[in-house]
Amino acid sequence: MIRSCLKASRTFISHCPVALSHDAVSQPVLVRRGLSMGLWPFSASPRDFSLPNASWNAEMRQVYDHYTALCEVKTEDSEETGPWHKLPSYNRSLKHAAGGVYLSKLIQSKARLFTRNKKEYGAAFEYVIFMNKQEKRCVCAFQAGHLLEGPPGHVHGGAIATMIDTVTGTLAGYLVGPVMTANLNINYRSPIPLGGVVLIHSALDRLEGKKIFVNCRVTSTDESKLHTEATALFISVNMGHLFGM
Ligand SMILES: CCCCCCCC/C=C\CCCCCCCC(=O)SCCNC(=O)CCNC(=O)[C@H](O)C(C)(C)COP(=O)(O)OP(=O)(O)OC[C@H]1O[C@@H](n2cnc3c(N)ncnc32)[C@H](O)[C@@H]1OP(=O)(O)O
Repeated sequence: MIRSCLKASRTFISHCPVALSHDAVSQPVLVRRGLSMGLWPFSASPRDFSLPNASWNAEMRQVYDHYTALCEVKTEDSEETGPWHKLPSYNRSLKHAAGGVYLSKLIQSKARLFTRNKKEYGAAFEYVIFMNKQEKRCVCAFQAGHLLEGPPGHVHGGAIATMIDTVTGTLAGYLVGPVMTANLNINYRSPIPLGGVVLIHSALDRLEGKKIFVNCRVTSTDESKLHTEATALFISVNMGHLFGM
């Protein structure tokens, strides 16, 4: 399993050339028009937020175990593992984002990925994404913590949108490299209980030049109940797009 997860992270990282943890050890630095980044920007031990922790309930563990087992399946004709890979998940995507008029040193040093900005286990977004590159789809197990309340006892629609953006964006990024969300359409069909676990299924619809069309469904873990449906459009971008280059 460790080997397949390492392989998955390498594949993902190769699509996200500057993805890393904020704890990353400084390495030789490339400085180009205000954007500086480590040439090998990965920490030896970044915290992977998508591993099981004490806040995960039994349902979350069950889904994790189910898909982890699929990651370990060997194909018939080779020693390679099957098409499923668990993606690691860190709390920072860029270590140094020195460009940008509004980006102070303080903001740079404190910036964190929105869904991974709580150190407290179980308080907000607990999730793990499993990718199936062959089928161009992924599944995310999402356990919504107490800080994500919208309607009493249920998950905030913005938190659901955040997760849909994250999962569809991760799929698009995994398949084609850096992307930004251009359009997100969401239909909320039934509320998600706070503390509950849902599956977020996402699949590629089609590629049209720079445009990546992705669909998404949020369901109960047994898939009998539909909570949310969405479509998303991502546009491939150069990293320079984020720094006015
Ligand atoms: C760079 C990423 C780094 C990755 C690092 C990896 C770490 C991984 C870690 C963790 C994973 C977490 C994953 C989270 C994912 C979340 C992602 C977000 O939330 S992104 C924030 C919200 N989005 C914005 O702020 C965009 C703002 N908009 C823009 O920047 C531009 O408008 C942009 C890039 C979307 C398009 O700009 P143009 O100049 O590149 O492209 P044009 O020429 O305008 O459009 C290209 C084609 O797309 C159509 N298009 C553009 N926008 C459209 C729209 N809204 N609806 C329909 N079509 C649209 C156009 O009509 C055109 O189509 P025709 O080629 O002519 O057929």
